[in-house]
Parts: sequence; structure tokens; C-alpha cells
Amino acid sequence: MSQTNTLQTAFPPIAFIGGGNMASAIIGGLIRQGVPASSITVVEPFEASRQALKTQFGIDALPAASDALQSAQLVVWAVKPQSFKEAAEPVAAFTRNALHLSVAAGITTESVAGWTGTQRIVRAMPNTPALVGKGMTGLFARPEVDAAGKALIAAVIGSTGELTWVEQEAHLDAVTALSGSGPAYVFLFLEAMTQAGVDMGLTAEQSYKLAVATFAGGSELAARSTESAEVLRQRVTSKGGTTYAAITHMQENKLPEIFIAAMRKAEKRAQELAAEFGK
Ligand SMILES: NC(=O)C1=CN([C@@H]2O[C@H](COP(=O)(O)OP(=O)(O)OC[C@H]3O[C@@H](n4cnc5c(N)ncnc54)[C@H](O)[C@@H]3O)[C@@H](O)[C@H]2O)C=CC1
Ligand SMILES: O=C(O)[C@@H]1CCC=N1
Repeated sequence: MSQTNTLQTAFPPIAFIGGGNMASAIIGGLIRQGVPASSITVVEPFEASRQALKTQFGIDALPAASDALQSAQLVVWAVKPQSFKEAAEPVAAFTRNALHLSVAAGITTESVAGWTGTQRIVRAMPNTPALVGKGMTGLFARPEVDAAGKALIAAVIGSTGELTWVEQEAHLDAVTALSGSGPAYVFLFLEAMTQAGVDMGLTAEQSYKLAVATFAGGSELAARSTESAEVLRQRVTSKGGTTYAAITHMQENKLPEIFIAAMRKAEKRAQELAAEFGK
């Protein structure tokens, strides 16, 4: 049986609370896998976002929580950490028997349990390449989630790309700093590489194409290779050559150290979000 058929037959009704970027990425993955829009309910207070869900997926999102949520066996929380508690209040009464999946950065499953009145919670940290089926998601399940619940969530998230389970919830803050925020680091590099290409006389279009293809190609090579990134880097870097000149400049200016420190800032911010908005 194909993956599409498995999902179509095995998929229960699912509700999304918040219908923005991340919800759309996951909904897009589900629909690409053949899940019917009619089995997806979305609560989204903003008219423009509801319209976008209608245009993109043919989903009539609800402006507020209602007893339509009662049929959902899985509830996906895709609201900002700042809005989670407020969003949970009107929803909780309808969803006590459902399995819950939160993608909110920083917010602990302990907080989600307090707001939803259930312990059956998985916390996930996806990323925006999920929009094109190339997502990477870290997941943590509370002990109250059984194997069937984990399998359902792996099927949902698997429709958007790859996934990995972590044993300690705190490690999701590391996942956030790495792959959750990571696409932004890639885009910053793309911007800088494109600018450098333009400075050296290429057109912006040509330069961007070269940069994007280089990231995609480098990632694919690393993914398929049995060798480490360090070895792959050394293979590009002829002694006294052009790459050597560039990498030496980056190392002398502590680019790796800056990168590592920056990611620790992201991890710390995830911890702060929990403290600020988790109560
Ligand atoms: N954008 C990203 O790269 C990633 C985001 N996340 C997490 O996903 C969550 C959602 O982020 P985005 O989708 O980027 O934000 P977004 O702003 O695009 O979507 C959030 C949606 O929630 C809606 N909303 C606000 N109050 C609500 C309420 N009371 N009830 C129901 N819906 C309500 C908003 O109208 C908005 O459409 C955040 O918690 C974020 O930490 C996780 C991984 C990556
Ligand atoms: O920046 C944020 O807070 C969210 C979480 C990871 C990516 N975006």
C-alpha cells in the first residue's frame, strides 16, 4: 500500500489552532499526501488568513473555537508562544480527549498540559522548508502518549519532510536553535553570497542562482556522503588556493565561534519564551 493510501485510510479528523505559516506548511503536507480538506478543521481569528486557507486548500476555517472541534482526534497548536494561553482557553473544553501536538517555540508540555487539561501531548519543532516537503522536525512525546499516538504524529509530520525524536524535552530548545531557526541562517548566507557575487560583477539573478544551487548541492552531497563535513570541506580547499583564502579569512575572524554563540542565543531565547509565556 502506498504512503498516500495509508494516510487516507488511517487519518482521523484533525484540528489546527492557528492557521498561519506553520499550520499551512503542515496542512499542505497532509493534503499533498491525499488527506481530504474535509477532515481538517482550523480555528483562525484573522479574516485574511482564513481567506488564504480557503484559496490554498479549500478549507473553511472557523473564526473562533466551537463544538466542531469535538470530533478532532488530533489537535495541532500552531499559534505564537505569546498567544498560546489565550488561544487555549476557549478550545480546551472541546478537546480533552484528543491527542495534542504543539509546534510553539519554547512552550513546555507542562504548560500545554495545564492549559488543555490533558497529558497526551507531543511537542514539535518543525521548520519552514516543510512548505516544500523538505522540513526537518524534532519531536518530544510525554510518557502518556502511546505508540499509536506517536505513529499518528510521525505520519502527520512525516508528510512535511524528515523527523527525529528527542528523549529530553530540553533538547527541543537545541533543535529550535539548529533546524527551527536554521533556515534563516541559510537565507542570511544566501543574501551575503549573492551580494558578494554582485560586488564582483555578476547580475543579482545569476548570483542568487549560483548561491542557492551551491547550498542545495552542498547539502545533498553531505546527505549522501559517508564522509564528515570537515573532510568534504577539506576536499574543496586546495592548499594556497581560493577556498583556502576564503576559509582562512572566516576562521581568523571567528565565524564558526560567532555561529555557535549565535545559536546559543537562540536556545536561550527559547528558554526565555517558556519563562515569559508558559505560565
Ligand atoms: N515560522 C517558523 O519558522 C517556525 C515557527 N514555529 C512555531 O510555530 C508557531 C506559529 O508560528 P507561525 O506559523 O510562523 O506564526 P503565524 O503568525 O504565521 O501563525 C500564527 C497564527 O495564529 C493565529 N492566532 C492568533 N491568536 C489566535 C487564537 N487566539 N486562536 C487561534 N489562532 C490564533 C494568528 O492569526 C496566526 O494566523 C509559533 O509558536 C512558532 O514558535 C515553529 C517552527 C518554525
Ligand atoms: O523564531 C522563532 O521564534 C520561530 C521558532 C523557530 C523558527 N521560528
